[in-house]
Order: sequence, then C-alpha cells, then structure tokens
Amino acid sequence: MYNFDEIIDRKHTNAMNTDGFRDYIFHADESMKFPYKDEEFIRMWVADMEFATPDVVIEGIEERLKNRIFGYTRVFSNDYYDAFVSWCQKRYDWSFEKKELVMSNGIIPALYELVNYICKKDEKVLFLTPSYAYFKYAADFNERESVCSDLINQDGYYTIDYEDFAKKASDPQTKLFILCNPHNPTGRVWREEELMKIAKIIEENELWVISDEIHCDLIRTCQKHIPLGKVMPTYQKLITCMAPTKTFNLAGLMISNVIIRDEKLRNIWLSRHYNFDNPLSIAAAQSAYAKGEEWLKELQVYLDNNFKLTQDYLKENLPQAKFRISEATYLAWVDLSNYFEPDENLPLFFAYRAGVLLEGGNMFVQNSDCFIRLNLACPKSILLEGLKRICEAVLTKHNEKYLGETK
Ligand SMILES: Cc1ncc(COP(=O)(O)O)c(C/N=C2\CONC2=O)c1O
Repeated sequence: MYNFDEIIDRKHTNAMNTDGFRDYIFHADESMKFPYKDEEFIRMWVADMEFATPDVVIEGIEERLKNRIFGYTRVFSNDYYDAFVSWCQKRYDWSFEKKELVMSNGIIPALYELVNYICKKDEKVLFLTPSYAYFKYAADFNERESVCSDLINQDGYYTIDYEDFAKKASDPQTKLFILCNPHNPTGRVWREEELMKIAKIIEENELWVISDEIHCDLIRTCQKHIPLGKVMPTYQKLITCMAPTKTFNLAGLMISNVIIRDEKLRNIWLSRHYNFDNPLSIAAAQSAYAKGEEWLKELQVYLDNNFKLTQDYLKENLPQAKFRISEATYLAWVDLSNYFEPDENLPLFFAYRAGVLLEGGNMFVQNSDCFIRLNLACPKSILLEGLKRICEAVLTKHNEKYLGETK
C-alpha cells in the first residue's frame, strides 16, 4: 500500500507549483503580495501532483546513478520502446512500430515544433475549447492562426459540436487539428463513437491531427481510454503524444513520447529536433512503464475518492456550484456562474480571499467564463482545507453582495 496521505514539503525544490505562481497565474513578480505567506497557500493550480513518484521509479534512477557517467544519451536500446509499447498494448490494446517513436523533452515543446513543421504561415490550427492554453500558444508562437470549436456544455457534460467542428475543418486553410484525448480541462474521455465521428471529419478534410493523450493513464477506474490511433489505424497524418510525466509525477524529468506515423514528417523531426535525452529520465520512465502499474492502480482509487469527496463537499457547502466528476485527469472543472460575473478574475479572488491558488476560466482560451479548475492530486487533508476555504470565500462574497443589495 502506498501512502498518498503523506504531506511532502516541496519548498526549496525550485518547484513551479510553490515558486512560479506569481509569474504564471498573475504575470507578476515577487513584489506581488497577498494576505497569506507563500507556504500558507493551498496549491490547486499547475498540473503536477503532491504525491511521491513510485519507489520503482526511484530505484530505476538509483540503478542508473551507479554507473556514474552521464554523457550524451539517446534512447538507443529497445528496452525503453519495449516497456512503453507493452504498456500501450496491455492498457489500450494499441501498439506502434519502434521507428515511429521519437522522444521530446515535453509534449508542449513537441507541439511548438510540429505546428511549425506541419502548417505554413497562412495555415490554421484547430482545437476544441475550453482548451489547455498551450495549444493556442503553440499556434501563436509559430504565428499560425488558431481556430476554436467550442464544446457544448450540457449540464456539466461536454460534447463536441460536430456541425461547427466540420465547418471549421472544411476551411482549406485549416491544416492541423490538435485533439486533447482525454480532455483538459473538462475531463471528458472521448467515446469510440465520438472519436469515429471526429475521425470521419479529419479524413474528409485530410487534416493532420495531433492526439495529445498525456492524461490517458489518469482516468477514473470505471473509464476506458481509446487512443485515436486505434480508431484511425491506418491514417498516416496522425501524431500521438503520450508521456509518463503526468502519470507518475515526473514532469520535471522532461521526457515524452511522440509517435509520428508519416515518414516524411518523422524525418523532418529527426533532422531538426535536438535529439538527446536525459539518462536519468530514460531510466525513470522505463521503470515506470515496466513496474509502475500497481502504484497507478492505487493512485487511481485515491483520486476517485478525492473526486467523490469534492462532489459531496460542494453539494453540501456550495449548492449552486455545478460540478461533475471528471472522467479523466486529476482536475476538477467547477462552474461558479451562479456566484460570479464573467469578467471577475477568479484566480485573483481565491488567492486573496481564500489563500487558494487555482486556475480560472480566462486561462482556458474561451468557452470557460466563471469556471475554476482545481488540482485534486493532493492528500485529502489538503483537499478538504482547500474546499473549505473556497466555499467560505464564495459564501462570504455572496452574502456581502446580498446584504449590499438589501441595504
Ligand atoms: C493536454 C496537455 N498536454 C501537454 C501538457 C504538458 O506536457 P509536457 O510539455 O509537460 O510534456 C499538459 C500539462 N498540463 C498542465 C500543466 O500545468 N497545468 C496543466 O494543465 C496538458 O494538460
């Protein structure tokens, strides 16, 4: 049994989570002050976990450390590919050839590069909104136009607006579709029939498609992830991105899997991408895929319980908040439109009034006003304190507003 209740001090580890929030959330510097000391914040924002990576990963790194030489390194041996492809076969009944796998220091850097390799300057990048903002940033960085297809929110359950998606996909200038599968921030796990409808539209318009599946291992225990590559087994213009970094809390080790079917695009990648890897990251990732399943199973149960706890707590203490348990990710997507106006800065409100760091609607491109996104990958004692602070702050504001109106 693993102890996910353990509170681990992340101070002085150069963690984005503890030290990077002023810049990332508020675009401010260290001079930005709050009525809370930094260590007093409940941190529910950036998507990494407050849990120790599994012992098998630590042991894999320790084993590699014994060699004591850490020269230029690349994934040359089959061991890494064998561990990763076995993971995909066992969990998703999906595999790919070794030659299709290239490595990247992150999925975001891969997106930045692939947009440039795939789209000409006047071509467009399509994605579903609300969206992880880096899909838009990958287009912006490359000065390619973004096109957003808003998901339909049916009482907290998000579905694809196929008519809108098809219309935007049919624009001859739209060249690339980036799919988030499972979806951050709504937590949807796309069903086979949904993926098949998207696949039909992709094929009809001969789009390139990047399926970003970084969250695929972190699904509720009752859910099943389907790689887009399974629904489009022979479609050559498909790139699939997966990584151990979300699953095993290894984001700082910067190692991601990019599976490029198209040989021409793969050769462009291999000729232009900086193709070296960190030997400790390879050892960590390989151990995770080869031996990490038991830990992941226990983590999934712990996260399921954190989602249930959140649902019960909000129902009891913030009844006008609308929240459905995410089908995947450890991110809760909560609709507070009954308590806030669209133009209110929710991250700022909760930092000042609740001492909680979270990400808010305006950080997910569009179609996300009045939502907050809560990282639930933390010990339940921390989660409860965060939920308590959030609900108290909202209710105090709500009462202030109500009393103000009745004066
Ligand atoms: C859909 C998606 N793709 C890629 C990444 C990052 O991949 P990397 O470059 O680390 O390999 C994230 C991390 N999501 C985060 C990170 O912090 N907040 C989020 O929502 C993500 O949610």
